[in-house]
This record gives sequence, C-alpha cells and structure tokens, in this order.
Amino acid sequence: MKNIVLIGMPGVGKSTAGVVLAKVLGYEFIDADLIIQQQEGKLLREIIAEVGTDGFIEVENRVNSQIEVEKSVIATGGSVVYGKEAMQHLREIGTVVYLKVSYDILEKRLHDIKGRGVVLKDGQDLRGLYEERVPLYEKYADITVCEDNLNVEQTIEKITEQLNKLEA
Ligand SMILES: Nc1ncnc2c1ncn2[C@@H]1O[C@H](COP(=O)(O)OP(=O)(O)O)[C@@H](O)[C@H]1O
Ligand SMILES: O=C(O)C1=C[C@@H](OP(=O)(O)O)[C@@H](O)[C@H](O)C1
Ligand SMILES: [Mg+2]
Repeated sequence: MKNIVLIGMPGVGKSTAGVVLAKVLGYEFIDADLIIQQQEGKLLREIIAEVGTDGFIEVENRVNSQIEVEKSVIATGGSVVYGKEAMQHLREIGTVVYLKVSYDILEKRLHDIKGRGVVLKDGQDLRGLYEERVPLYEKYADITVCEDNLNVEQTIEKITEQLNKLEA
C-alpha cells in the first residue's frame, strides 16, 4: 500500500484520526503542520503573522512538495489544497483520502476558528471557506470518507474499508 494522505477541512480530524490509523496499519505518522514548524523554526501562527496567508500557502506548498516518506500516514493542513505542486507530489507518493464532514457538524466542532490559525481571506467566514474548499478536496481525492455521526474509531474503520476496496 502507498502512503496515505489525509486532506479535509480544519477540525475534521486529519491529525487525530491519522495517528490512530497509522498505528492500526503499522505505518509511520507524519503531520505536515509539524514539519512546516520544524523546517521554518516557527509556529504556524507566527509564519502566518509574518508572511500573511498567501505567504503561508507558499511555505506549505514548498514543504509538502518535498516530503519523501514510505509506509506513512500523512496528515496535511487544511489549506494544502491551495498548493498545486504539493498536491501533485502527494498524489504521486500516496493515496489521497478526503475526510469529509457536513458544514453543520464542522461549525459546532470549530468554536474558535481563528484560534486554530486557519487560512481565511479578508472578510471570509467559515461558510465561505467551506464552499471554496470542498471542490478542491473533491478534485484531489482518490477516496472520500464521510464521518458525519461517526467517532474516531468508526471513521478509521471506514477509511480502512475503502482503502481495502481500492486495493482489491
Ligand atoms: N469522527 C471523528 N474523526 C476524527 N476526529 C473527530 C471525530 N469526531 C470528533 N473528532 C474530534 O475533532 C477534532 C479534530 O481535530 P484535529 O485532529 O486537530 O483536526 P485536523 O487535523 O483535521 O484539523 C478532535 O478534537 C477530535 O477528537
Ligand atoms: O485549513 C487551514 O487553513 C489550516 C489548517 C491547519 O491545519 P489543520 O487542518 O490540521 O487544522 C494549519 O495547516 C494552518 O493553520 C492552516
Ligand atoms: Mg491537523
């Protein structure tokens, strides 16, 4: 099996489900957000404060384009889909799984969207962000897993089922 690349909105559970999925599969786990922080020597919010959202997207695009791993689950940041080169590379090295959640559930989960350092354009709200991003996640997904009303364990089970179907 190739690497598994998790994409989706912030708060959908890429990092939370990703690490457990890696354990279940006996894979390594990589969080692209942490690689960005390590390579830049700064927190994500410090990068965004210094170079703005467009600058952050460039950094994220560059760092994700250079990830070279095997047998790993890669949790990306929600904004990675703005990076064309990053997505081309991630699609080459892995199976891209879109973790999908309905808007209403996401809204409840993300009380404090700004506190998470989400890449929001001026005047954009969560609804606008959701509508802008969903087509991008759909465009790059090899597999889509809807986690509405599922807990982390059930979500992981659904991901592995879909991955096995793809392999068969
Ligand atoms: N089915 C689910 N799958 C993954 N996470 C879930 C699920 N239901 C609730 N959560 C919660 O949602 C949050 C997801 O946060 P996080 O993993 O940081 O998301 P992301 O990395 O996608 O931004 C966690 O608090 C997690 O416990
Ligand atoms: O969707 C976004 O705009 C972002 C999501 C974050 O990661 P998570 O998706 O893991 O929350 C992080 O990469 C950055 O703060 C921007
Ligand atoms: Mg995350």
